[in-house]
Amino acid sequence: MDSDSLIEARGLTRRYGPNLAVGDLNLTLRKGEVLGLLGPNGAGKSTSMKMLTGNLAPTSGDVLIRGISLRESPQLAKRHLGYLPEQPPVYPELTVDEYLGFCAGLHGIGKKQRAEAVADAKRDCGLTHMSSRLIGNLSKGYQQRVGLAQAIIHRPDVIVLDEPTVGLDPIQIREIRSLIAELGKNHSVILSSHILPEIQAVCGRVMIINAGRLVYDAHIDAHLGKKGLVAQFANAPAASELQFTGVQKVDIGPAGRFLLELADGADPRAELVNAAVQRGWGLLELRLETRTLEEIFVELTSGDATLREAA
Ligand SMILES: Nc1ncnc2c1ncn2[C@@H]1O[C@H](COP(=O)(O)OP(=O)(O)OP(=O)(O)O)[C@@H](O)[C@H]1O
Repeated sequence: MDSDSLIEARGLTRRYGPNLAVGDLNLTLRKGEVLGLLGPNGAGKSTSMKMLTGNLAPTSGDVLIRGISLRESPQLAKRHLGYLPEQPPVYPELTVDEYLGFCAGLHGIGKKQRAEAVADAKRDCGLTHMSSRLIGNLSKGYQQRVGLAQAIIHRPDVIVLDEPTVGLDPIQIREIRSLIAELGKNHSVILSSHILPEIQAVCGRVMIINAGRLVYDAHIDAHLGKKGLVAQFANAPAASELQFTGVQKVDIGPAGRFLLELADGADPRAELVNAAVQRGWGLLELRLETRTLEEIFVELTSGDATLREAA
């Protein structure tokens, strides 16, 4: 386990009777990461989150939180975690202050420090002006803020958020997303969602789960799903002349187009344009062909739903 890793899940598996909900999930969350767990309904996101936070025992496998085993020392390990389940665990009959004070007590924050912890969590979640309101009278968006505030009240290293925007209206969704992005500056975050733009808006890394299995893990950056360069020329060169830096393979595609497969992070466009001008190839078209996260998601998650049963 490297020193930057906050959560490390090893071989996490959960069965419900004969059905596999999550199979052999391995995951590492490092300091400063905002990781999105993406998957269609029933993929196993909630089951994974519950196991990662010690709220559901895995059938096999273990989770280390800052190197502490959830199985062996659950209380110690959970000190470093804040968790917002799919249904926010708020008490509608309490005020925001009463509820957060109660949560602070549950996390072992001493009476003297409680007022400060509550004030900090309210400030960070934009709740200060709602302090004495009954939670049951707040909008869903504000109730979700209260849910977020209880997840960070003990200043954990990691916050785990299960579908935090479900059931909110578009304005509330925007507010909660920007709040999560803000919280991500001081905490590492694991967030589950079945909404692609949400993951793209908030996360730096995405893992796609389908039928209980991890099928994709990538950083969300300019190179996400990059396939390569597509180029077309009036006076086509030989394929061997297109071996620029980072080009791994040159294929001749439909309509005389060349497809250049690229190494991770490579972008030889400037080199290619220079060569085309100098050697008179007559460049007609040049583009980076990328697959969007949506295309990757659809490709990886549509199809055989019976995998789970077969596993
Ligand atoms: N308590 C349970 N008993 C039996 N099966 C369960 C239980 N909880 C979940 N499952 C099954 O395990 C699988 C994964 O469920 P899970 O709730 O983890 O998925 P999810 O990705 O969070 O879905 P959603 O987005 O719909 O919440 C599903 O097939 C679900 O029906």
